[in-house]
Amino acid sequence: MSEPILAVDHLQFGFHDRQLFQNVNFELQPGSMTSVIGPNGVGKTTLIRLLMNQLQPTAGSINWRQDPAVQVGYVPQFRNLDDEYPLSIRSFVQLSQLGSLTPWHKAAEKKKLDAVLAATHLTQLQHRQLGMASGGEKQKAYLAQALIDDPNFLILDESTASLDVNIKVELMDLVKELNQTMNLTVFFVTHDLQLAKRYTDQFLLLDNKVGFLQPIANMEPNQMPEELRGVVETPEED
Ligand SMILES: Nc1ncnc2c1ncn2[C@@H]1O[C@H](COP(=O)(O)OP(=O)(O)OP(=O)(O)O)[C@@H](O)[C@H]1O
Repeated sequence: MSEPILAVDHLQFGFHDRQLFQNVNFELQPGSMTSVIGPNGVGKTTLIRLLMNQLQPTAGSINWRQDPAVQVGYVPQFRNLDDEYPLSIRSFVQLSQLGSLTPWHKAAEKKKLDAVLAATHLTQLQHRQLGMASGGEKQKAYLAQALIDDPNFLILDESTASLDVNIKVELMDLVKELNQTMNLTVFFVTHDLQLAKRYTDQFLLLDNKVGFLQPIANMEPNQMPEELRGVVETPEED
């Protein structure tokens, strides 16, 4: 085993006097794919905000690997954009680069943008107005935007929720491809156990007290804490 890309030790957090979780412990290996499972309101998005240093733990620690440094990319939950949204897919993907564009960076930035559009299979569609793109294409554009700064750790925060099943699979196939070709570590928050089983190696189970990793092969609805049964979608038999 190599040095973990992320180590979370006895993490505890609550808002005001309300404790969300108190004993979250896990280590992620570089290149691993992990799903994060837990009932609504347990604190999955809050855990992500803690990981991204937007909140401070009440106790415990979050340690990112220092060398090589970890660069985090974030893909939000799918939200439909207005048909009138004017930017092309290419311009949208490039948004986070715009502030840093200087003449002597332009060629490299353009090359990077072309590479990300190719990696996310958006090259042919890059000039389409994003508002007119399909749900899957829009979500791929969010993924591409998250990849533009060369992350080695990708957080998908319910990014497949409210997409059609075919589009979920297409998106996750793409994420798996990036995981394999770029050794991207993937942290995938989802309620969809079937998708979790199909694409991730292990899952972080968050309940009201603890969080711990388990191999995905062990995931069975009847092994879930009682409050999770019926909350997460039950996988269908293959
Ligand atoms: N800034 C805040 N102040 C107080 N409470 C908050 C704040 N942000 C979130 N909460 C509460 O903390 C709890 C955890 O929220 P969070 O969004 O992390 O849950 P989640 O597991 O991601 O839920 P879901 O599966 O529904 O997306 C919720 O009860 C939420 O209302």
